[in-house]
Amino acid sequence: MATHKLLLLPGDGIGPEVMAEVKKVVGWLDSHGFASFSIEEDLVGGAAYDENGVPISDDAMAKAFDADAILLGAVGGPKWNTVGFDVRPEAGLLRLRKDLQLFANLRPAVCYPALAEASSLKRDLVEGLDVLIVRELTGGVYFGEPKTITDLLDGQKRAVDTQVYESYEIERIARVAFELARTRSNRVVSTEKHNVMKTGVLWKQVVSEVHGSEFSDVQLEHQLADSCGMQLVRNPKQFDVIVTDNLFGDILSDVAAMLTGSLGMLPSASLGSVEEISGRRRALYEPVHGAAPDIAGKGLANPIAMIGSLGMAMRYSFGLGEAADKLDAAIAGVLAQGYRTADIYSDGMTRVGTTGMGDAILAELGKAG
Ligand SMILES: NC(=O)c1ccc[n+]([C@@H]2O[C@H](COP(=O)([O-])OP(=O)(O)OC[C@H]3O[C@@H](n4cnc5c(N)ncnc54)[C@H](O)[C@@H]3O)[C@@H](O)[C@H]2O)c1
Ligand SMILES: CC(C)[C@H](C(=O)O)[C@@H](O)C(=O)O
Ligand SMILES: [Mg+2]
Repeated sequence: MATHKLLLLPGDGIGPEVMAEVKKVVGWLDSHGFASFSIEEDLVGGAAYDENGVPISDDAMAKAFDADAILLGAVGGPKWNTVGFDVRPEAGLLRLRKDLQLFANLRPAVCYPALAEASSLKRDLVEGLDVLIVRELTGGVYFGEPKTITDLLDGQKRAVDTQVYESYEIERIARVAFELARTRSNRVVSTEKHNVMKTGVLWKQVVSEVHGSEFSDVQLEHQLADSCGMQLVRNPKQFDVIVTDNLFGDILSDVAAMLTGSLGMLPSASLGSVEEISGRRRALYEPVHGAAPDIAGKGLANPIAMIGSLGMAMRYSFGLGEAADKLDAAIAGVLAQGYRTADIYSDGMTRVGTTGMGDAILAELGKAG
């Protein structure tokens, strides 16, 4: 059996708490013969800054380049509000995404039947929801230059962020979205702001060209991003795959998370291209949520987004689709039995903390054999 090199970067806040639960699942898969893992661990975010003065060290980056997959908890928190912009915790995560060229960020929002009541929308709007947001992750306003704050002569300040997209960046993310749509309901909504942004004009044009030349069997619709946000909360089940840029994808995926009950439910996969020589695809898996400083250290965090991210690693990096199905079924099983962390709790359910939820998922996996 192949041994998969896994790098764990727990990070800050609830990151280490949810990572502890995923470690149990990794251990279970290993000891039950589903997979063999060699595991390394390192610091990222504020934890790395405190130790090394940078939010990710070159040594940790070298481990990231060497790994078959990276699992990241979360970064950030008020403790680092005043550190320099270039060394803030989030910059560690951005360096990983950029240097590893993880341009395709898949954020599936699935509403488990047992959780339809936990959504902020009515049950009939979210029951059976299965949307995939495909977010461009290495371009756009996150990385465009110039990115500055300057002092003006009159004592005012000017801040500049720059949104830049080149056509190849749009082409490759569009292909990922169309290819994934073919494995689902074959529908893509591409979203941007072509009514005000030049990058939106190019985005719409390139997505249409890729569609016309390679994917005309897939249904394509263009929606303006503000309208898409509105449609996501008006009638979310109209969507199958949404493809969008870095910033709109960040915002729309937090919105989609609440449709499923909680930000604590949404996993994600950040993927690069398949490399020609090794045949390997660089990949980082992380929950969509952040370090949640308001609940950190209290044992309250929902570990399902983190455990679901391991499920995505099993599917996209390790070819362990069957084991990933088992893990998804175990998560659905514990939710159906009424186990709930505080963020998805409702009357009459069994309230558990982070470790309680992790243990319940392990017990359910054990039953499945
Ligand atoms: N990928 C990442 O590492 C990532 C993602 C988002 C935000 N952040 C960082 O995290 C810090 C806090 O950001 P924020 O508060 O805006 O967003 P957040 O996602 O950390 O938290 C938003 C809300 O959701 C709740 N929440 C989040 N995850 C949860 C979970 N697993 N279980 C239960 N409740 C959960 C939190 O308690 C909070 O009320 C910031 O520094 C931000 O930059 C990091
Ligand atoms: C922490 C931050 C840099 C990150 C982003 O904005 O991409 C986060 O919000 C996310 O959704 O992964
Ligand atoms: Mg975000």
